Amino acid sequence: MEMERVQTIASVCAANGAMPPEFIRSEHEQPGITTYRGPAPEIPVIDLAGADQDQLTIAVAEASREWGIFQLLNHGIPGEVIRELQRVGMEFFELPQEEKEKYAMVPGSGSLEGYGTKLQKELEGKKAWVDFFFHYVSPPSRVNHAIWPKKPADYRQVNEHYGKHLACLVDRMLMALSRGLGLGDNVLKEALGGDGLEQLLKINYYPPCPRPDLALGVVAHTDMSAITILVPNHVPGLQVFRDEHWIDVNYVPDAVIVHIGDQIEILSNGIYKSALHRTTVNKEKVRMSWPVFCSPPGEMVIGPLQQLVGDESPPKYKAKKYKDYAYCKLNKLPQ
Ligand SMILES: O=C(O)CCC(=O)C(=O)O
Ligand SMILES: [Fe+2]
Repeated sequence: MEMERVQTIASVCAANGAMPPEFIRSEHEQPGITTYRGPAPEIPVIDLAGADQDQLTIAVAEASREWGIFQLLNHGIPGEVIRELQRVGMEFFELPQEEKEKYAMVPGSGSLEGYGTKLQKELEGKKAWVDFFFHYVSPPSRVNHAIWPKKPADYRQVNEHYGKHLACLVDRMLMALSRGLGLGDNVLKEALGGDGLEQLLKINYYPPCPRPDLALGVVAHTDMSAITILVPNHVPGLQVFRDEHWIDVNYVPDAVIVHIGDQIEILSNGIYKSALHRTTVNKEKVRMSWPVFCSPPGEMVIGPLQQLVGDESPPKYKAKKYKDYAYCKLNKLPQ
């Protein structure tokens, strides 16, 4: 069965100006109605330049307790490496449709990887205004280069380069988060499988949309990962649910966005929060984003860290294998 890509639908819409009804959200989801218009607080922006380990720990831990999402400046990933990541991803999505379809995900194959249009069944059967590409970046045993785009020719080299820089940043974040819980530097990382931690890259491609007030890109969710590091392009669209309002995340040039995912919320027994977020789309511009979901191996059992539970703080979450957690989340079953 030929899958209709949002990118293809969008090019038809651009010609005739019409909005396909299957993308029109009910009112309680429409961004035109539900986006907060008042003076909204900005999500924390943490500048790592000149910050010593203690300052970093305090800032990261506070942002993760209060928000579960923050932006990072001077994060150590060179600007050139990020621009290259963006360039090769953009060039892939600009390839002819038949070329992209060579990488199409096979629904029901058990593999998450490849080019696709919709992963989750959504409430009310509405469609999400986004196409995407998924592939693992690390560890080497998880990486299947056969599914990585072969065009542009330097896609692989650029993404491997980015992955190496990213791994350093993830290590720094996990260390700060671990210290922020009063634990040893390596406790969180070890609980997530150490160097077995898996990095899954997703490229989101949100084409221009005739009625961005009515549609959503990615619907409201928390990431099931441990931590997600996201590179956006310059088009805003990410929103976070805060104090009962959907608020826009500003575009901060050169920043990367860090999401606390469900697994760190669980390990921290709820001290750190996995932020509820969604994305809106744009009338004229293509929005893109490059989240890397960092997750434990599927066999790893994740539950509240024993150092954090006691008589006064009973466990708030069940311990279970990450693959079972993921199965329940993807199939909308109770955890
Ligand atoms: O595009 C974004 O900024 C966020 C995308 C997202 O939340 C996701 O793919 O999980
Ligand atoms: Fe997300």
